[in-house]
Amino acid sequence: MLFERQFIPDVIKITPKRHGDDRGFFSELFREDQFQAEVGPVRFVQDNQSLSATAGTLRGLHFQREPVGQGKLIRCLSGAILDVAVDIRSGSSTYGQHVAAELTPENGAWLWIPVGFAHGFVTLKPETTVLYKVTSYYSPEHDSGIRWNDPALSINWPMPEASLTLSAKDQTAPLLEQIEPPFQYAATGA
Ligand SMILES: Cc1cn([C@H]2C[C@H](O)[C@@H](COP(=O)(O)OP(=O)(O)O[C@H]3O[C@H](C)C(=O)[C@H](O)[C@H]3O)O2)c(=O)[nH]c1=O
Repeated sequence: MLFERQFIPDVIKITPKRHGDDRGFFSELFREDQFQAEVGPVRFVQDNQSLSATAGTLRGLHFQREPVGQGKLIRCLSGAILDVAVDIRSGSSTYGQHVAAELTPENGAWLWIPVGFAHGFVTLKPETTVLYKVTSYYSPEHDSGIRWNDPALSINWPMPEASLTLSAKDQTAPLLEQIEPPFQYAATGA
C-alpha cells in the first residue's frame, strides 16, 4: 500500500499493491491497520457507489456539516474520473485551495479526503462507477455543498460547461464566500 500525501498533505493518494500473474492480478484494496497507521484512528461506517452514464457528469462539490462531517475514501471501478477535494477548513493555510487527482481502474488508486473538504468529481468516460467509503452516515439535513465552478476556487475542470451533466442541486449551490466556514482547521486532519 503506497501512501502519497498531496500538496495539501491531509489529502492522500493510496495505491494498493497488485499481485499479477498469468490470470490477472490480486490486490488487498483496504487494510484498517495500514490505513490507521498512516492516517490515524479513522473508521468507515458506510460504503457508497454511483454510476454515471455519460462522460462529463459532474457530482459535487459536497460535504456534510458537523457533527456528521464525512471523511471519504474514493476509488473508480470503471470509466475514469478527475476527483477534486477543496479545503474548506477555516484557519487552514490552504483554505479554498484544492487537490485534483485522476482515478481510474487502471491506476487502482484511492483518494483519502478527510473531514473539512468539499468533494466532487467529473467523469472522463461513459459508464463510470465510483465506490467510496465514508466515516459518518448519510444525513440529508446536514448535506451541503458549494458551487462547482466558483471562480474563487479556480478549479480547472477538463470539459466545457456546455458538455457537463449536473443535478439541479449542484447547479444552484452557493459560492464559498456565501457560506459560514463549515469546518475549523485541526492539525490532525482526521
Ligand atoms: C450521498 C447519499 C445520497 N443518497 C440519496 C439521496 C438522493 O436521493 C440520491 C442521490 O444523492 P446525490 O444527488 O447527493 O448524489 P451525488 O450527487 O452522487 O452526491 C454524492 O457524490 C459526491 C461526489 C459526494 O462526495 C457526496 O458524498 C455525495 O453527495 O441518493 C443516499 O441515500 N445516501 C447517501 O449517502
